[in-house]
Amino acid sequence: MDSSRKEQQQDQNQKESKKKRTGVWVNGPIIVGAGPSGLAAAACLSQHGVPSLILEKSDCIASLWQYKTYDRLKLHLPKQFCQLPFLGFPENFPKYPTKHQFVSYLESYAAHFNIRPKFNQSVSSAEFDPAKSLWRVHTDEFVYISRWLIVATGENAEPFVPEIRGLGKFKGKVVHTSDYKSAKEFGGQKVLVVGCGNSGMEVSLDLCRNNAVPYMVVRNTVHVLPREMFGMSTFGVAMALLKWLPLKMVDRLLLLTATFILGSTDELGLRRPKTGPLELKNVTGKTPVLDVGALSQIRSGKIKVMEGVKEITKCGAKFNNGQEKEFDSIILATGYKSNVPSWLKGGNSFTEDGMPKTEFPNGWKGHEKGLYAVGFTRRGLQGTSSDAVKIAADVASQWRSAEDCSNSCHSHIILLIGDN
Ligand SMILES: Cc1cc2nc3c(=O)[nH]c(=O)nc-3n(C[C@H](O)[C@H](O)[C@H](O)COP(=O)(O)OP(=O)(O)OC[C@H]3O[C@@H](n4cnc5c(N)ncnc54)[C@H](O)[C@@H]3O)c2cc1C
Ligand SMILES: NC(=O)C1=CN([C@@H]2O[C@H](COP(=O)(O)OP(=O)(O)OC[C@H]3O[C@@H](n4cnc5c(N)ncnc54)[C@H](OP(=O)(O)O)[C@@H]3O)[C@@H](O)[C@H]2O)C=CC1
Ligand SMILES: O=C(O)C(=O)Cc1c[nH]c2ccccc12
Repeated sequence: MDSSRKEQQQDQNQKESKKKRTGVWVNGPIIVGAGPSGLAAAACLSQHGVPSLILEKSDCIASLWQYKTYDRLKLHLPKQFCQLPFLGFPENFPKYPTKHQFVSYLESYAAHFNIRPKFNQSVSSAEFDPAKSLWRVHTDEFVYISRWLIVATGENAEPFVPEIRGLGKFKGKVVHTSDYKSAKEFGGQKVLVVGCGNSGMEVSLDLCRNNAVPYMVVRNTVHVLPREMFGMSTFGVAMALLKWLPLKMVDRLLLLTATFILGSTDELGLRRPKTGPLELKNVTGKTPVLDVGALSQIRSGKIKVMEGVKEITKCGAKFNNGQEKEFDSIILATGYKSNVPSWLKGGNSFTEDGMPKTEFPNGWKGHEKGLYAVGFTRRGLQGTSSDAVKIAADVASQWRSAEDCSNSCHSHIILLIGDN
């Protein structure tokens, strides 16, 4: 290494080590993630008079919704099931708000509760110091320190990309649905859509409505339900029935009605799982497809249903039933995964898939002191709200009982210089 590079390197190292020593004491919980879950947790804490600090890796709130979703996305549950605690959607919003309306709701939510996340703070690691009963949370610039850590990075933090033989050989474009915006760039193309969850169905629908030809891979079974039954949302009907009837019976009623409205889906290549849709969601987290039009396009042949993929080739794919077909592009609608194992070090609260080890409804509280998880219930935004309320009450009771002088400080973040 020549001397000027050595100096540069030393400079860099000095900067790095200085960065590492810049500590920030947070008087109140540190929340990682400014999606709906992080915002809901901060709002609920503020209702108890507890300050908090949200660290967000992106440059805005709800980055999943702003950057990682397609243009025509709407909530597929009615707005009353997607609102966060203490502030509902505006009256004039439609029953199923668009993603832009949802983001604007979240922006007013943050403003209403005076929530100001610290942006561009990607948490690279966090660990508990049992000797001091403190959490140390590292970003590029700082070490944030607090008695409480609330994990709010979401179930959909990273795209899940399965290993599919030959995928690297494919000459055309390959994108995950988190990078799909619209059908514009796929006009006139034959597109292989891998996966038939809500993303696969809705992207296929978008493609076929915009002059592309989607071939959707269904390797397994899938529940498709109409979004509405006799003018009421299917989800709302299910929630109402669950107040009176056992889960299995509600599932049976939903399936009977779905077959009445949609007809049999089996003959379209969409075989139903043996377990009912709500039971399956509760047990495995697999969300039933709420149909917003894809099914009629499958019936008319505009969306083609394909068997599982055996192998991707240079120009197309070979399927398990021996069929082989050429494609221009591939869209992976293969779902998402949590990123918690990549940054939360040690401890015994999360599985290797980054989900709480404790089952719903108790997964909000971690095993380590001061650790919480919001939005890992596999129950959408309703799960988020229920976690946020419980976490805030739990932290608030500790906050109130603490005779820690820091609770009466004016500022809730204090810069610490020195060895932390
Ligand atoms: C396409 C789509 C549609 C959906 N529609 C619905 C619906 O209609 N109804 C419903 O109830 N649910 C729906 N869901 C479920 C969805 O999980 C929730 O709507 C919601 O976004 C979850 O909020 P969250 O805050 O837990 O996670 P996210 O919205 O993913 O927010 C997590 C935040 O954490 C940040 N982050 C991640 N890692 C780090 C790190 N290391 N350091 C700092 N910040 C980090 C991210 O940048 C992100 O801003 C949908 C999901 C998807 C993918
Ligand atoms: N409008 C809305 O509100 C929308 C909501 N969402 C929500 O976002 C979340 C994520 O949904 P989504 O992105 O669809 O992810 P999902 O996890 O729901 O679905 C992933 C799909 O990919 C399939 N898959 C995975 N690996 C392979 C493989 N190797 N070969 C073939 N198929 C494969 C799965 O099949 P298998 O079942 O066999 O594993 C499944 O069909 C859900 O909660 C969903 O409800 C999504 C879009 C729109
Ligand atoms: O859209 C999602 O990802 C959701 O998790 C919303 C949701 C929660 N519980 C359900 C049951 C049936 C269909 C959707 C949902």
